[in-house]
Formats: sequence, structure tokens, C-alpha cells
Amino acid sequence: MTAAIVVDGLAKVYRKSWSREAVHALRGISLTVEPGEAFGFVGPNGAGKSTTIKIIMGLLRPTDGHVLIFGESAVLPCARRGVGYVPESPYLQDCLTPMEILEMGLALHRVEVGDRRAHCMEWLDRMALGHVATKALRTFSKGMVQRVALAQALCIKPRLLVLDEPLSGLDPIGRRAVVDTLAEYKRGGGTLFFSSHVLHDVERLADRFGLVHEGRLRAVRSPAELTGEEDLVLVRTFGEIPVAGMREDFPGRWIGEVCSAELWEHLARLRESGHALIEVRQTLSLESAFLKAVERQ
Ligand SMILES: Nc1ncnc2c1ncn2[C@@H]1O[C@H](COP(=O)(O)OP(=O)(O)OP(=O)(O)O)[C@@H](O)[C@H]1O
Repeated sequence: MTAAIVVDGLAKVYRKSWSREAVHALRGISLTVEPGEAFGFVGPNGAGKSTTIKIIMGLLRPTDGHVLIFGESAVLPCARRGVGYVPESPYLQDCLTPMEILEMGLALHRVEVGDRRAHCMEWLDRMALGHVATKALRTFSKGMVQRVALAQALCIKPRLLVLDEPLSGLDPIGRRAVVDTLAEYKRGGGTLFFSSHVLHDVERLADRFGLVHEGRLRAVRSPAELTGEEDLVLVRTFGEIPVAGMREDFPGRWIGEVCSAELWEHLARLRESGHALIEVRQTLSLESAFLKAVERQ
């Protein structure tokens, strides 16, 4: 079967025109995403996520390497037909309405649907935008614009969705709605490639995670491999006295990760020291897996 995305030996050097300084944003990234797979591309700010995504979408030329989308070179416009894309900060014409933007998406991707407006309305409703379907975007908040862009990407019945930080700018309710919609797209056999630096938001979406740092892919893991590697519980508290295993996050607020086997003992120590619990939750420890992968290299 043809892979949905093949990224082969991607390198990108940005050169600033006013100086000879070069930024090595990508230093040889290779990965493959299979049809029906959800691949999370995670890493800290400046790791090279957006650069990779722009090259996949044919918006930037790599310095070296190449990308194939369903077997066709990403530089060919036909490779991007049926590919839903939402950039990190979507720029949509603010004189247009959400309905016009979705209809334009259908036309550009040459998607045939029975009743165009009803189809677009369905997606706008799912993104809680039905009530503003015919209002110009200029009055919309950042989160609303983000949801219009997501509705446009989804309404074209994409064979592949490429999303750069899909949850940025969304409030907790918007984040939940988008994660649920993407999970449903994935359950229906959709292929998804997304970037994020907010790991716990996206843990349940990806079949595999690529951990990227300083332009290099440091590790590729499935959630099962990550949970097998670690069995950690995140604990956050209010308190005045330092407790072993906890570090001060903000004045008077503490955070720590403990093995689940040691959790009760740790909670007892916190209680004795007068700490009040804010949160105790299982983590898939993507964050620590990421840090370890970086430390190892
Ligand atoms: N147009 C550009 N010109 C020069 N340097 C750039 C340009 N775009 C990105 N960079 C640099 O390339 C590196 C990778 O940037 P990129 O935007 O791909 O990272 P990212 O992982 O998407 O970060 P973030 O999570 O902050 O969006 C950074 O050092 C960034 O400063």
C-alpha cells in the first residue's frame, strides 16, 4: 500500500538576507505515515515542526531531501488535492463568512456533495459556529477563526489531515470538541499528521509520536511503548514546606512525578507536610519520554 506521507532526509537552512547567519531548522528528518494512521509530531518551540509541515504542504522548498504524499511529490499541486491543512495561525480573509470559506474549500478541492450548504452547515454546527455561519470573520475571536479553519479542512472529506498545533488558541471546551472530532475522523479511517507541544492534550489522538528536537527526530514511539517505559503519576499541590520528589512550580504550588507503586506513600508525606492536593493524574509520560530521548543524545 502507498504510504500517506514519506518524509525522506529533510533538511532546511534558513538564511537571513541581511546577514550571513544560517539557521539549521531541519537536520535530516525521515519518517513514514501509513494510511489510516494518526502521527503526532511533538517537540518544544523552535524544534522544526512548522518547517516540516510547510514542506509537506509544498509551501516551502527543503534545502535537501523530499516529501511524497500518497506517492506524489509534495511540490506538485495535485498531491495536495483532498489534503485538509490548518496552519499554526490560519489567515482567512476577514470579509468572508464561514459559509463562504467552507464552500470555497469544496470548490478548490473539487469535492462533490449533494447539498453544498447543508454539508457546510453540518460542519459549522459541529464546530459550534452554526449561529455565525453568515457573519463576516472580522468580528471573530482567534479561537473562532481556528475552528472555521478546522471546519474547512474537515468538510472537504480529506484523505489526509495536516494540522499545525490544532489546539492552539482554543479554550478547554473548544479543545475537547476538536479532539473529539479528530478522534472520530481517525475512527472512520482518516489519516492524520499533527504537531503539538501540549502533549497531554493530544495523547489520545496519535498511534505514534515522533519526538523532534533541534531539527532532528529523536525517537518515534507508540503510546503503548511509552506507558511500558514509565508508570508515572503526576501530583500537583499547594503547600509551604518542600517535600522530597516535589519541585516548586510557582510560589506555594508544587509539582512532581512519582511511580504509581510509591503514590500512597508520597501522598501521606504530602499530607504530613500540610500540602493540599490540586491534581493527581496518570500520565502517559510523553513529556518525560521526550526529555529522556533528548538527554540520551
Ligand atoms: N522564515 C524563517 N527565517 C529564519 N528562521 C526561521 C524561519 N522560520 C523558522 N525559523 C527558525 O527555524 C527553527 C524552527 O522553527 P519552526 O517554526 O519550524 O519550529 P516549531 O517547532 O514549529 O516551533 P513552535 O512550536 O514555536 O511553532 C527556529 O529556530 C526558528 O527560529
